Amino acid sequence: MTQNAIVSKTKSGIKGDIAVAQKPLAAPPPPGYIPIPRRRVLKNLEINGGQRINAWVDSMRASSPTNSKSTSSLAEEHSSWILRHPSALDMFEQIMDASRGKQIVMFLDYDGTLSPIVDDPDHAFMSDSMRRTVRKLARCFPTAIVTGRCKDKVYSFVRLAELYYAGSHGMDIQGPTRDCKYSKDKGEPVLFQPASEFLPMIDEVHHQLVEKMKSIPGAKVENNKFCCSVHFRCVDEKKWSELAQEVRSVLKEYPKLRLNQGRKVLEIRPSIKWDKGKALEFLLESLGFANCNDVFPVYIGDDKTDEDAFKKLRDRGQGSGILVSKFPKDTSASYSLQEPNEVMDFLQRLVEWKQVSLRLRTRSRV
Ligand SMILES: O=P(O)(O)OC[C@H]1O[C@H](O[C@H]2O[C@H](CO)[C@@H](O)[C@H](O)[C@H]2O)[C@H](O)[C@@H](O)[C@@H]1O
Repeated sequence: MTQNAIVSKTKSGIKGDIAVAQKPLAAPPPPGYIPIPRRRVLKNLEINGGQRINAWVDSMRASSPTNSKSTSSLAEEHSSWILRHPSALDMFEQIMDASRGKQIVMFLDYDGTLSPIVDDPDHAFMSDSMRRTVRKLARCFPTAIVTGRCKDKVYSFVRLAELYYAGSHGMDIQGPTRDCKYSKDKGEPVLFQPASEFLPMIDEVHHQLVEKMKSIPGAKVENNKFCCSVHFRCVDEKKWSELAQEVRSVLKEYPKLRLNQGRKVLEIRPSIKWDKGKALEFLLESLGFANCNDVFPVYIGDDKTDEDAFKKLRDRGQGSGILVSKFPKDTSASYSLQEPNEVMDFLQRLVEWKQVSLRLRTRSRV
């Protein structure tokens, strides 16, 4: 399917939000692309070219805090945070009350949400019990995986054809490939790739980063198709500054790319106005819930990039954002869960809640 055909499957709005950085690209941009304002590009150039390595390393440290605070002040901080972001398990009934009369749509991040964080990104497997739970969930509600990973890679971990997948931070969206009662596209599945012209650039950058990282023990470069990850989880902290400099030396040649940070990972991606929040909006539209009040999206994620989706829910005044974290973090999510096991418990309760409400509805009809 061509991208135009893909785009024509969507209704109004979404494609007008897509933007590319700075000058027009060599190939003419697809219809609907809007250049990013100059101010934002300058900011990217500063990050790529300025004297900011120390800031990079500080921020790499901040994303993996080693706590110097006392146990009592940590406990205090945690209890005040949990008051503001209570456990989604404790608040289950309230969340369900808020969803009454609305269609719940589920959005799930992968790493740190469905699978525990591990040292080797190629071994971030999801448990069979989590897979069974997500399969049951998808029978009850439209369900999407929204991840920074390459779509095919995350599919190889999840292996459920009845789900929507938004890989590369939402830049590679595909609808269910198996018949699914929630899929609006009975013929071809939804497919949307707003950054397709960046593919050769990302490939090039990936190769360069692989070369550069050869001198840094423990560093790992992952090609996520429309973006690229440089992992430093297994790199000695003394080498972080060198790693950051190497990444910067590559990035400074590519002003159309920008850098984000996740959990012990630097993520390089196209400077287009597209993120997990936009992907959430696109998927809601594909499911027929554009400008709709009777939908209740639930987004569960653990990382900085999930914040775009949490913000989107806040802006729409709809649904619930749930942050997976054991530690207090700045977040736009309303609720929290501590780890993937709690995510599984929450999803299981959703399935049971749905089954009970279906039974009650059938009984009341008889
Ligand atoms: O959006 P996500 O699904 O959360 O993807 C973000 C990054 O996730 C993966 O890295 C993270 O998980 C790894 C495996 O547990 C871990 O080793 C790494 O330190 C984490 O950052 C993935 O490998 C990255 O490509 C994604 O960008």
